[in-house]
Amino acid sequence: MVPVLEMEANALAAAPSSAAGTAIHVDRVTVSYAVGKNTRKVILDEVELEIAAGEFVVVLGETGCGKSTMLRMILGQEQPTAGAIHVAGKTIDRVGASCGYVPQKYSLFPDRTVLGNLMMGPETANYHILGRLKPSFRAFRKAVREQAMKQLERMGLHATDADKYPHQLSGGMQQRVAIAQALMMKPTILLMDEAFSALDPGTRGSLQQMLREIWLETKPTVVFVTHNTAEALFLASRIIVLAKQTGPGRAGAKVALDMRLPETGMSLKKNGQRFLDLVEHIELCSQGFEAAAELTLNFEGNAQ
Ligand SMILES: Nc1ncnc2c1ncn2[C@@H]1O[C@H](COP(=O)(O)OP(=O)(O)OP(=O)(O)O)[C@@H](O)[C@H]1O
Repeated sequence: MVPVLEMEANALAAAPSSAAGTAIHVDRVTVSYAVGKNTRKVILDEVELEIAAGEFVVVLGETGCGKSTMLRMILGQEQPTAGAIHVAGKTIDRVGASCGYVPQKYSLFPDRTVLGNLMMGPETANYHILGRLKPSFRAFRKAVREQAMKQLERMGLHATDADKYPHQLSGGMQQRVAIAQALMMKPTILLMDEAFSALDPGTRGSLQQMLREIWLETKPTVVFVTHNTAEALFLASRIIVLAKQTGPGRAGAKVALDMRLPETGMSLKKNGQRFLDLVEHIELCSQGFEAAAELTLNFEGNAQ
């Protein structure tokens, strides 16, 4: 793996260290799929990655390099062909409750109101159908309802939105509800797969801002997949670039760049040329694993 790109010393100091505890360990993970009778297509090749609790990791990489596959494995929806995924020290072999998940769209139940969508997770996790006849269910429901209304407010939605159905909401509102739905389960890890990609630039910007505020307030571990380098630089405390190996006889993607960033979030407005240099560097790194190693060394040299 390419060494961590060192930015300004204070930026590195601000990044969460592994002393906080490892939240996710992608432990030499290989994923391959059968193609025809005797061949397999390697997607990820012995990917090794440790994510500390409280980091905001953004995963970038060209289309098809295995970003969503990695997220699905952390969620427990898919198993590696070789290697293992450990979350909070436990090997993941099924979908667990420790991860909240927000996909690009269509994650809400269309036949439930916003409030129904938010309450469903905690209700299902704590009470099966017969258990709901117990007197304690009423008090539980009241508490969950209050919590759901607070989450809605935190996401910038109005109390009157609680009774609306998903089809009555804009795409941006639906994604706010989807984030609130994930947070209702109080996950220690939040996984987001192109969660803002279907939104217009203005809505996307306000959701990015909101997500940063939530992260700074409560510091969950976030793994966020995107194609958008500017979004990554604004959100991430650490950027991981996956890139396909291009050398002869090689296959699958590896971590081509592993870079810590200041927690203040970077933007063109704030960081000017430094931001543009990083965008160019990250985009070049995503084009091929072997070239990325050399590029990163050159970039570090230039950055001194
Ligand atoms: N069940 C499967 N069977 C065969 N191939 C699969 C399967 N799931 C994923 N793939 C392949 O694995 C590769 C990686 O897919 P993945 O969705 O993880 O990529 P990605 O980096 O998230 O791409 P994008 O940015 O376009 O969403 C793709 O070539 C995809 O076709």
